[in-house]
Amino acid sequence: MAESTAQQVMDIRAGLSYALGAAEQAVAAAREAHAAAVTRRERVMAAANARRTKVAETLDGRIREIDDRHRRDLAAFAEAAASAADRAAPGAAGDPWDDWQPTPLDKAAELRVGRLLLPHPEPVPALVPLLDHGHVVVRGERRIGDEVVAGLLLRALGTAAPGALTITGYDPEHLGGGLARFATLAPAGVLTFVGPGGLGALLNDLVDQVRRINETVLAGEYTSLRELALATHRRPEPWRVAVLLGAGELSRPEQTQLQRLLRTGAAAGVHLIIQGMPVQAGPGIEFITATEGDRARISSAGALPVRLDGGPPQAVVAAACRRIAEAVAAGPAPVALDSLLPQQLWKESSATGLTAPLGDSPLGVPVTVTLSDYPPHALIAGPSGTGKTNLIYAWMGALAARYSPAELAFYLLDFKEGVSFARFAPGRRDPSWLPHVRLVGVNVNTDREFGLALLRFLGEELRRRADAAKRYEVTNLAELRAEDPAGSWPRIVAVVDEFQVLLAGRDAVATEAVDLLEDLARRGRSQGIHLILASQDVSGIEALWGRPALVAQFSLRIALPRARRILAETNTAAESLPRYHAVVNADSGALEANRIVRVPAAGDRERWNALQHRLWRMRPDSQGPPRLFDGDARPRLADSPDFRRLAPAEGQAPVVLLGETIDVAARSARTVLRRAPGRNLAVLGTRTEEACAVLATAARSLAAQFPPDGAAFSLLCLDQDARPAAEALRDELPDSPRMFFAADADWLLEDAANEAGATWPSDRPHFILIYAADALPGGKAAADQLRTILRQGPERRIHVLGWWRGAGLLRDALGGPSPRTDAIGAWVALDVHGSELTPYYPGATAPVWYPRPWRALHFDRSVHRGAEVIIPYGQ
Ligand SMILES: Nc1ncnc2c1ncn2[C@@H]1O[C@H](COP(=O)(O)OP(=O)(O)OP(=O)(O)O)[C@@H](O)[C@H]1O
Repeated sequence: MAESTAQQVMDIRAGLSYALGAAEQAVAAAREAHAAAVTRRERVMAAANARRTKVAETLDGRIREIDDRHRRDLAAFAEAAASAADRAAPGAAGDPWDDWQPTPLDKAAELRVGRLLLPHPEPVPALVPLLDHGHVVVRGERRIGDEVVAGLLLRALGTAAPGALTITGYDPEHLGGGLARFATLAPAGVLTFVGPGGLGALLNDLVDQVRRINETVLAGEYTSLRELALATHRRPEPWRVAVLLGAGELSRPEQTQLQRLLRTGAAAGVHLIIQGMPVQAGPGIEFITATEGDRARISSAGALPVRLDGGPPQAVVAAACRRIAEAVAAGPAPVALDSLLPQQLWKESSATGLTAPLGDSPLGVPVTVTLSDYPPHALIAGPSGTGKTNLIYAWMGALAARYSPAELAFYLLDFKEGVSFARFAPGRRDPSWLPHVRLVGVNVNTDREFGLALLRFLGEELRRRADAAKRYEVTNLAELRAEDPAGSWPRIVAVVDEFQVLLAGRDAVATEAVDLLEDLARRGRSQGIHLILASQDVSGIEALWGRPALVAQFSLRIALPRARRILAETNTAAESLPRYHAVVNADSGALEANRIVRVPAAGDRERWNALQHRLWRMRPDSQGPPRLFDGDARPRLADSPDFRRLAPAEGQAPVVLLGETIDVAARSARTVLRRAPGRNLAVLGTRTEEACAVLATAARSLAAQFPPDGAAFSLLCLDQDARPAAEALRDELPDSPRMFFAADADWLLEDAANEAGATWPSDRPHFILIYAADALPGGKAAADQLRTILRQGPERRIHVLGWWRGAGLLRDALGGPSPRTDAIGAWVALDVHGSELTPYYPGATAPVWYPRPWRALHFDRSVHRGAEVIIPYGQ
């Protein structure tokens, strides 16, 4: 038992030991597992932490990136918006008030009212479109709204040319007080106020304006004034801005008209700025909510907050308004000459007439003027400085651009002192000329003969055309051109500025001029010869009044401001014309035929030259420069066509040229020294320079007709003052002619007298030039010898070209108080009065002549009926 118990105890112990061992093992394993689990958990935790940090970092980076991009985008957007705004609102449209002044722009701009509040430092202006776009409605606080309206108005005024924008103010509550700061504009007509009851009438008037502009200005050709201005560079109508400041309830008709204007006004330049009136949103209407601080809004910027600018300072408004009012009072800015030019040059035919615009009507429509069978001729009048010359330039430019030189020829004469037509002829600085111009006469104030010469020339042309018409059995130019298409039949336009000078006085020149004018005016119409007579002086027009038949032909009348007596007696339209405007009347001045035209500036040399150069470059090769007659210039013998034609010719009587005749063709006055009694020449007067010039011309022209030794020249100089000229002539003549002075005068005279009385035939002509023949020394013997030479010489080809310093002194030389004068067949008188010339003139009359510088009277008894005025050739 004991053993078994012990066994049992041992077994139990063994069992317990085993169980303990197993339990310990289990505990160790459990501990291990626990430790592994703890490690794993720690690893997982660390990994989880690391991931979280990474995610957070990535997120931060991303957010930073987005922020940066956002900032960059915003900056770019703000910069772009700011620079777009600068472009959309340049100068006066957007400048800040402290640096603001009017800067008229070429086209309508948007107007700044404040700035957009963007989360970016770049300031972006808040702009609203008005002119050429739509209307502005201001809501919110009245006080702030007033400043907005004032700012808008000033900016709009400052971007338009003075007078190109007018304002009408309707302010029933404050009776115009809201616009009081613009009051300086009122006297100039730029601002008008409408009384409290006047809204209906104002809206009606604006609607009428819109209708009129649509019908007559846009006329179906353009959809808006903006489009018209873009296409034509003209803005014939002002922008009309109506400011309506509070009205309470509008009547039904007022509502209707307001809606019409909101819909259709902008295209016709009628714009509304409305404050304190209910207006529905609609296209082209900008709403401004005027509030303090950052809560203002403009509808085109959506929900973006806007800070409005303060109103313009009073000093800025006052200065700008004064400037604009002054400019408007001074008259509208000139229209450009280009507005008169056609799309294509030289495309018109003048067969039935000449039609060209002269400028724009007040409605902006071109006013055209026609010269044709009716009206055939024009009278232009305007006191000095009113733009008469400018109008002639503009008209000529418009015509010259439409008609080629084959269709139109100009003859221009200016009796004024001045050179207003000289620009059409080649000058020293500018070699171009207007290709249509065939003749330019300037500084002709004392040479009325030149006016006469032009009329004579036109009279000749009239005859030529009438003869051709008869040949072709037609009655007018259009028919003649149809029958003779190869002929050259341009319409001729002769312009005579200050024409009254030509008609002044009761002398032969005036009489002949009036007769010629009458004939040209009557018959020129059907032959395409048109006269334009201009005068600044009432007396000019009055010079014609005595000739009703003549005046009646000038049915086209053009009156510049304050021109009198040019239109019909009761037609006073010219008295109230603004500057640079004219009344054009194609019905002899009848009131109902008035058309007002605003004439472009054509006087500006640069603009004119641009046109002239274009036309000049297009001229046909055959079109030479015009003949320029300049009363102040001395013609040169070398330029004389007659002189250039002279050449040695066998068996022909020599021709003496004396000076330039006053005529269209620049002919030289001439006398033929035939072998016949009396073929001598006397130059009479005391003016040494001119006398020497005439003798030099005579000798040089003679020399040109002989081979070097074909003729003999002798010079006898008895006046010290003439000696340099005489010697210069001698040096120029061929074969070194002999020169005699007082001391050896007897040699020459004795020989020549012997030669004159001889019986043997002379082998060559001998021309004796005597300077101051009245100072002949040698008493009676020498005088007798000279008389013998004068009487008998020409038969033997000895001709005297002598200068006597007075008509009486020549008479003495010829033999006393009433000698025979037939030894002097031709003479040139300088400062000698007409009455002194009676003995050398046919009949008992004296030629009409009053001496003037560098002019002479020439008479050749063998060919002339009357004497002719000539201009000595100078060096
Ligand atoms: N339509 C116009 N637009 C702008 N300037 C003009 C216009 N017409 C005339 N002028 C300017 O006015 C001035 C006088 O013009 P213009 O010489 O044509 O006058 P006028 O009547 O011919 O004077 P006068 O007879 O004394 O020469 C010139 O300086 C000219 O440039």
